[in-house]
Parts: sequence; C-alpha cells; structure tokens
Amino acid sequence: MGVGPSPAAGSSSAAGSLSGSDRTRSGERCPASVDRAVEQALALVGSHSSGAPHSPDQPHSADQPHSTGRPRPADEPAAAPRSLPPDRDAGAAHAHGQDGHQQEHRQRHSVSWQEARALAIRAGQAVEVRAGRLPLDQALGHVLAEPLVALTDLPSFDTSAMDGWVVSGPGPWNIREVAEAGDKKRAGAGPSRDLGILAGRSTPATLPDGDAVRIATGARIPAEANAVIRSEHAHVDEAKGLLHAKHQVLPGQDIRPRGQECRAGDQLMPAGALVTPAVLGLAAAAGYDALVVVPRPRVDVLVLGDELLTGGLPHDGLIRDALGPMIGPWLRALGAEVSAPQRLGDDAAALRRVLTTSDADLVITTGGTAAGPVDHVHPVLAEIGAELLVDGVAARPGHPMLLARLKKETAAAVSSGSRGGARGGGPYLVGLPGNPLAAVSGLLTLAEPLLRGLSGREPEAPYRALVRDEVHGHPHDTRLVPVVHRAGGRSNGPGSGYGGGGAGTGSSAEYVVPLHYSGPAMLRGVAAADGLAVVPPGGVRSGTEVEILDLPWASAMPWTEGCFT
Ligand SMILES: Nc1nc2c(c(=O)[nH]1)N[C@H]1C(S)=C(S)[C@@H](COP(=O)(O)OP(=O)(O)OC[C@H]3O[C@@H](n4cnc5c(N)ncnc54)[C@H](O)[C@@H]3O)O[C@H]1N2
Ligand code: MOO
Repeated sequence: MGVGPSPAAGSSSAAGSLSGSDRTRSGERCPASVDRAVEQALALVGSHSSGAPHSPDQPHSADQPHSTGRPRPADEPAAAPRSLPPDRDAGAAHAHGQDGHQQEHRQRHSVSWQEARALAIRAGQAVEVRAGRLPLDQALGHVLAEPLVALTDLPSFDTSAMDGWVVSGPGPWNIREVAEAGDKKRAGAGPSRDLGILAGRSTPATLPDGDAVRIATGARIPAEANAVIRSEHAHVDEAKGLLHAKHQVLPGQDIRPRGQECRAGDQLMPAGALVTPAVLGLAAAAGYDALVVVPRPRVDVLVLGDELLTGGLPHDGLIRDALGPMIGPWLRALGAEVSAPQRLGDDAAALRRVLTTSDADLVITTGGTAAGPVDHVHPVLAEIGAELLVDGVAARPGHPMLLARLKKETAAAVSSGSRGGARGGGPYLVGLPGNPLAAVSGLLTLAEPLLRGLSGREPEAPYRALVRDEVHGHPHDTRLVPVVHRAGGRSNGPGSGYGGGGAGTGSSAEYVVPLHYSGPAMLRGVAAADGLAVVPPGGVRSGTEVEILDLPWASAMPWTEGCFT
C-alpha cells in the first residue's frame, strides 16, 4: 500500500474517535495498513476541536475555509475570516481587483461550480458521436451506441437446470437409456454407462409418459417431459429398472423454460450503457459477435512544470510529478483512452506545438493555469484562438480550472482529414490546476462530465448522502471535500448531535465522513477517500445532505466492503 502512517501526524484522537473497534461491522478485519491510512485521514472536521491534535490541513493550507460555526445565510455578508491564511487573503484580493490580469479572469469569467458542471455536460453533448462496430473482444469499456436487443430467446430452448433425470408423467418411471448413433464421443464412453441427454447433444424428440432419462444441466428437454429430478433427489431401483422420487415432483421443476430471461427482440441494455465484462457476456449469450459502440474518447495529457521529477526523492526545490502517474489512470477509469503523459516543462512553444497538433478528443493540461510568470496556459490558448468555455470556477480547491475548445483548424488531424479531435471539431481542453487536489477537483468538475458526453453517455444522476460532521464552508465558493462512506448504525456513528435525517436515529442510512489532509496540495485525504462531497458556500451542519461525486474506483476497491461501509 505504501501509505504508512507518520508517527508525528498520527492524529490519534481523530482515529480513536472513529475506530471504537478495528473491526468492520461485519466483523471482517480490514487490512491493517488500510486501517491506518484511512483512520489517519479519517477525522472529524470541527467537532474535535477540543483536545484534538492540530488539524493537518488547518490553518496552513490554502483551501482551509474559515469557520463560521454555522452555515451563513445567503444574504448575510461573509464575516471576516477568523483565521484566513495568507494565500487565501491573496486570492481574495485578486478577486477584488487589486492585481493584474488574473483578477480580470476571476472577475470576468468565474462561474459557479454548478454552472461549470452544466457547461461541461453541454460541451460533451454538443459533439456528434461516431459509432462503429467492434468485435466483442475489443468492445470492453466502450459505450453502446444502440440498444442491446436480444437476437434470440434466452434460454433458446427448454433446458434442464440440474443434473438428474427428466421424467414424463407420474412416477415411478421406467428408466430409458439414450442411444446416440454415430456419436464418437459417446461411443468412446463405453457401452456400459448411460450418460443420458447431454448439453449440446441431440435429444430424443419426445419422452413417453412414465419414462425417465438421465439428463445433464443445460441439456435440451424432450417434448412431453414435465419435470427434472435432481440426482440427489432420485432413487434408482437397478433390479426393476425404475426411478423413484424422494420428494414430491412439481410440474416444471428444475426446467428453465425457453424465453425465461428474454424473448428475441427484448431490449436488454439501453444505448449509452457502458460495455462491462457482464455486458459482453450478456451480448454473447444473446447472439452477438460484435457491438455497435461509441469509441472511448481519446485524451492527451500534458504535464507542465519545470520543477517536476519523474523519479527519486524531491531535492533542491524540485518535487515529484504526482499528476503524471495519476491523471491517465483516473481518466481510463472514467472510460477514456489515454496516451502516455507528455511532460512539457514550462515551455510555451512546446505547449503551443502540442495543442495545435493533437488529434485527441480532449487535451488535459496540468499546472500553469494561474497567472505566474511561467503559467503559459492562458496566453497560449489566447494565441491559438481557443474558445474559453469555462475560465475559472468558484470552487475550492481548483478555482483556476478551465475548459476550452481548440480551433478546428489548429488540430492536425482535421487538416489531414483523419478522424479529428473531438469527433470532427477541435479538441476540447481541460486545464487542471497544478496543485494535486485542485487537479482532482478539476477532473471531477469538468473532465468527468465532458468525457461522459463525448462517449455518448448520459450525465451521471446526482447522488446525495448525509454528512456525519459539520463541514466548514468557503464564504463564496463550493468546496469539494474528500469523504469516506460509512454505513449508519455503528455505535460510534452519528450521535445525538446529528442534525437531520434518519441516520441520526441509528438507522442504517449511509453517511459520509469528511477526511483531513484535504489541502489543495495534498493527496493523502483523497487517497483514502471514496468520494468528494460538494459543500456549498457557507458550509453545512452535521446531518445535512450533500451531493457526492463518487471516485470511479470506489466500488471496485477490494477493501471497500467491510472497511468503508
Ligand atoms: N496570485 C495567485 N496565485 C495563485 C492563485 C491565485 O488565485 N492568485 N491561485 C492558487 C491556486 S488556488 C492554485 S490551485 C494554483 C494553480 O496554479 P497553476 O495551475 O498555475 O499551477 P502551478 O503554478 O504550475 O503549480 C501549482 C503548485 O502545484 C505544484 N504542481 C504543479 N504540477 C504538479 C505535478 N504534476 N505534481 C505535483 N505538484 C505539481 C507546483 O509545484 C506548485 O506548487 O495557483 C495558486 N496561485
Ligand atoms: O484553491 Mo486552489 O484552486 O489551491 O486549488
């Protein structure tokens, strides 16, 4: 796991506050390293101020909001922050017109988090998707362009659900052997052993009343037969050649009738569904050799910054590139086809060259979105005539994130007549801020909904959960806070102070707990999280329902069940 606890940061009271037991509710032991990582990151925000160790991301980090102790009514002016950190002050000053061009961006363009999502959704949907036929073994991870309609009844014939005997009429039954002329495999089995009716083999046309024949699971049921008796429920009287049932035999028992799962023509999956391994299996069962799919959007990832190392320990002011290893796999988990990250340093010419030659559907940049001396994203976009669709979002972390559409003419693929970026238009560009958690915020706010649209999927239906603890808010911006899900009803779960909803009464409603280490430059909190809570300006009280952005792998984490729930 490599997420070892730092003894100094061992936030013991926070961990203790949650882990009355180091066992999960189901009694399963979580892997110890996971326990430690989660428990150290898992800490209350606000409600442990007395006696709790100094919060690891408070007050040093830029995104730590000021605490009003209660949500601020919309019409109440933001109180002077109690412990506004210096760089927050700086950001606020920019937004209020004391600096050069960055503050202009903030004033002219910044949109709310909700608007930013809506714009990203619309941008993704504006692109005409191109469908193509792919063989089943290449269709995984793409999106169905057409509904999956059954090409056959399933099962396509009446079939035995068990190994045993197929019988006709009331028992006891005369045991009949099945002879299959010309069947080499059957012949090889030797004359002394009757294998009966096997799956995939010929079946007697009918089964006369009073007869029983051995049958295997998946074999076709002869006409006139009315039940299958499992071998363990049958008694064979060898001497008399009779079969007896040990239990009452019900008509149709252990027979899967033709069409039980679907009839030919039934819709099995809608267009827009992701082709998962299960969908591949279903498609094969239903008669498909190939699927008509919207191909995965192709994404180029450009990592900007001269200070970034790709290996070893940080030294001399240089740091490890945390985004190169993270963004590609994250985008793949969101259904994109991603090229290896290109590390461009702080080189405006290189950035311009790549942006004008990419034939991807989406280009993601990391870093360089702000107004520092080597932050080249805005100037280069202006130079190449890109259209800024979102230029700054009232969100923390990640407020400098941006969404742009590159000019069609600038995309080499279009001029060369190939498929072209963004399916016929210029590629989209999502500019992620360089601070790692701010980049995650931009990824989930802009890239995720955009990619869904580009791959022909509907926007994800918003999902909400109760927050267990009060979460401080930013005065004006939406906060995205790493959280972990917990099932209600724990002894150390929501208590009497829990504000609303059934979860406070000890019911089993799910709730989320905000995590520490959620400063904009930190990944420790999100690494232990399974979602990001969308905290409105002003914050929320304990027990409030908030929107949750699920992390794409949350449900696939092997330790999720039992450890996080
Ligand atoms: N005068 C102002 N300065 C800044 C503001 C502001 O409002 N006014 N906003 C701050 C916020 S908030 C963010 S977020 C960052 C965004 O900056 P950039 O997108 O230009 O990113 P950089 O300056 O290139 O880097 C910021 C920070 O992140 C580190 N970084 C960059 N790339 C990586 C990487 N691949 N892996 C790990 N860490 C990375 C970089 O070294 C910096 O420490 O701007 C603030 N400034
Ligand atoms: O608040 Mo920034 O946008 O650190 O991430």
